[in-house]
Amino acid sequence: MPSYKLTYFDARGRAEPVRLLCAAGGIEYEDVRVGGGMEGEQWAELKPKTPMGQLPILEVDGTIICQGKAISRLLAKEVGMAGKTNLDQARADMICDGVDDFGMKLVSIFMDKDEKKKEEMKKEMTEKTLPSFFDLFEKLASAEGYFVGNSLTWADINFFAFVGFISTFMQGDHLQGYVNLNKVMGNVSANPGIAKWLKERPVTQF
Ligand SMILES: N[C@@H](CCC(=O)N[C@@H](CS)C(=O)NCC(=O)O)C(=O)O
Repeated sequence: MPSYKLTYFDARGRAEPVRLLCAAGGIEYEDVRVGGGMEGEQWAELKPKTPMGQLPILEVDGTIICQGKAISRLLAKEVGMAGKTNLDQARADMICDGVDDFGMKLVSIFMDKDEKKKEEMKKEMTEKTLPSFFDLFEKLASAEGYFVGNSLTWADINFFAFVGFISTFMQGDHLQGYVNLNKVMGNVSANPGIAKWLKERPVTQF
């Protein structure tokens, strides 16, 4: 197996789907966490050395790649969790792109500095946008709790990580009544590598 070094801020964020995938696939890697956050000196020094001025990055035997989904897709292929056929792989991409589209809406609320506006946007999100997102994804998940085929793929893991972010940022259980989606969550958390990581991972706010 190549040597892997994953670099991100000291948060779950966009690196957590990658960390969960490594846990599920038994991939060993160095989990580097840049201290001081996005405004810190450590990041100011590292940023110009990254391919697109953003994290996460993954160093694979000395070659650096960025973009969270590209990183996950690569590792998922390495451990057979990308989908069994080209069509399955496209479906996994579709799910992850869909999660990302919705995620961008949450990120814009997350980054907003106006607390009053933020609360209004969160309310709208909880009442309208979140339910419509989950309604769509409930139909995309199987009754067995997989988005692709009949085994765990990076699409299930990405969704799981995203729901984790939602429950921290938006508070509460937004998945009540979504039978298939709860099965997806159960399948991911029951994976032995993931169950171990969830118990041991560093505690961070997001
Ligand atoms: N599309 C990229 C987005 C990466 C991104 O937005 N990274 C943020 C942290 S979540 C970042 O590095 N921000 C610091 C900066 O832009 O200086 C991905 O999915 O990896």
